[in-house]
This record gives sequence, C-alpha cells and structure tokens, in this order.
Amino acid sequence: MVSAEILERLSATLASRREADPSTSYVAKLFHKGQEAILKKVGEEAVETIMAAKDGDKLHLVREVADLWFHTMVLLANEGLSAEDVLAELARREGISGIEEKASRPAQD
Ligand SMILES: N=c1c2ncn([C@@H]3O[C@H](COP(=O)(O)OP(=O)(O)OP(=O)(O)O)[C@@H](O)[C@H]3O)c2ncn1[C@@H]1O[C@H](COP(=O)(O)O)[C@@H](O)[C@H]1O
Repeated sequence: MVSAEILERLSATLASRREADPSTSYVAKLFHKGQEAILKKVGEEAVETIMAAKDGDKLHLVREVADLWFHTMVLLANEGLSAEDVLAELARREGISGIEEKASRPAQD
C-alpha cells in the first residue's frame, strides 16, 4: 500500500528543484516562472478536477486530483512550506467536528 511518505519524498524532490535547470525540470521551470504561473496551474487543475468528478470516470478523477495535489505542493514549496505543514494542520484538526469548530468561533461584528 502507498503511504503518506510519498508526500514527504515529493516535498524533498520539490525543494531540491529550487537550484535545478528549468530546461530539464518541469518543477524548476514553474519556480522560474513564479507565483502567477503556479497559481494559474492550481486554478486549471481545480477546474479539471471538477469536470472529472462530473464525468463519472473514477480513474480520470484520481488523475486530476493527483495533478491538483502536485501543483498545490509546488505552490507550498514556492512559499517555503511543505506537505508536512498541511499534514500537521490536518492532525491538529483531527477529531474536531467542523460543526462544533464553526460554532465556537467568536461572533463577528
Ligand atoms: N508528480 C509530478 C507531476 N504531476 C504532473 N506533472 C506535470 O505537470 C505538467 C502539467 O500537466 P498538464 O496536464 O496541465 O499539461 P499541460 O497542459 O501540457 O501543461 P502546461 O504546458 O500548461 O504546463 C505536465 O508536464 C505533467 O507531466 C508532474 N511533474 C512532476 N511530478 C513529480 O515531480 C518530480 C520532479 O519533476 P521534474 O522537476 O520535472 O523533474 C517528478 O519526479 C514527479 O515525482
């Protein structure tokens, strides 16, 4: 079974691409283009994920979500963050009902 360790390995690979040659690395090319280009890819992959969910093809959906996760990881890496930061936030939230959490927020003026 594939474990979440793939996210850690991918994070390490992404970090290593900071110094890589954009002509031989897709990730280095995205870093080189900058945040706007990365955000554009995240937006495109989010839309493609929605379309895949609607067409009912499960393999297509899995592949589009993989593209989305990958590009959000590039976004995190570009900001000096990694999958570990997101996993830690999910761990912090574990067991806290979304309904309870929302109800405990201070009232907005
Ligand atoms: N997981 C991925 C991964 N998923 C998707 N992609 C690439 O993301 C790109 C965008 O996909 P699209 O379907 O949107 O293709 P496109 O419309 O032709 O792309 P654009 O021209 O718009 O950029 C494609 O080139 C895919 O190959 C990935 N590229 C790399 N990785 C991982 O990142 C590592 C480092 O990659 P490099 O930096 O290229 O060595 C690899 O070893 C993999 O582990």
